[in-house]
Amino acid sequence: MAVVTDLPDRRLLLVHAHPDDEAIGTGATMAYYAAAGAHVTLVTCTLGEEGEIHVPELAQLAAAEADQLGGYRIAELAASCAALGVTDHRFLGGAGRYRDSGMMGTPTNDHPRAFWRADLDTAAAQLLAVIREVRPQVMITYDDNGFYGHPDHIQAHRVAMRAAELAAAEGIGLAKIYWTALPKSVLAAGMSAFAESSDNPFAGVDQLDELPFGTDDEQIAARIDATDQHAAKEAAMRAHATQIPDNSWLYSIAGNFGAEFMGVEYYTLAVGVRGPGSGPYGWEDDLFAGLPLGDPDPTGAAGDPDPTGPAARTPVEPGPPEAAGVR
Ligand SMILES: CC(=O)N[C@H]1[C@@H](O[C@@H]2[C@H](O)[C@H](O)[C@@H](O)[C@H](O)[C@H]2O)O[C@H](CO)[C@@H](O)[C@@H]1O
Ligand SMILES: [Zn+2]
Repeated sequence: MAVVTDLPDRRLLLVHAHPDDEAIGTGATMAYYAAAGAHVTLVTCTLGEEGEIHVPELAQLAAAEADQLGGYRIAELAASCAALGVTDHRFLGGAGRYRDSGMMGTPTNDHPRAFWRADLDTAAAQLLAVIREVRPQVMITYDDNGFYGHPDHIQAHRVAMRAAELAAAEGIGLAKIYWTALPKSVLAAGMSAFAESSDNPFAGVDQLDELPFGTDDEQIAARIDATDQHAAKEAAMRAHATQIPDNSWLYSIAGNFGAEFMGVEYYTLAVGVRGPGSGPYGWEDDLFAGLPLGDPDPTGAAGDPDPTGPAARTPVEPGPPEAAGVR
């Protein structure tokens, strides 16, 4: 088990639902901080057993056939982490503890080991053990809609936020918690850029509000420009060949937008105090901005005499499941 004092000053924890989410949603950020010498810990909550298979020769691994896709995606995830320079990866509760629940409303949501059915405090306790060990200052996960409404993403949000509450109660809370986001200005630019394209990922979408994701620019807290890591992100995505086919719109957008699409990732700040930023909305360019680094108690919470200090928290109370309208 790592001892905190052996780890770099900056420690970033990411909580993702499936193998592939780390690459698609935060690959550039992970590669950026790993290359900069921060300690990056990835926790993936399921093996992705219910995924599609875009590699024909592997079709028999599907859940309805040999049900071996989860095991295969362990290897894809290892290759993705290698491409990103991330060496600390864990599966929540150990590999195979929680099963991919499938898309919202499908029968696999009711599988006995489906992550969607996990006991919240039991799952949060497993993430708390990682937080106790690594003592990250910053955590990244999804918003309360799981970014796009997948049950495992919503559950990953709930587990991560519950674990953060438990950690704070022990005085080892996280100084900052970010949620993945896409600014509506970026989505609008993408929609217009592809309006005439035969390979338009926005085909059939007339209004931004029809998309299950998108955040007003003024709600964005951080823009991480890791364009120099765009190749690492693309390599990590290509490691997930069963999920992301070579002709995926993700690559065509990258081809059209290039490093800007692949290398820039955005976040809202759910907990913590924003550091210095720039531009019309004061976007941070560093997730550790404003933190007292090198401090064994990263939040400064224990004995912090100044309630408005770096540890000042803007606690987010996740609403009850029914409030999310998803149970
Ligand atoms: C990025 C992500 O969360 N992928 C999940 C998701 O995959 C979707 C699913 O296969 C769906 O059937 C497709 O139409 C859609 O294009 C995919 O993004 O859900 C899978 C099942 O839970 C999961 O394994 C995959 O990692
Ligand atoms: Zn996912």
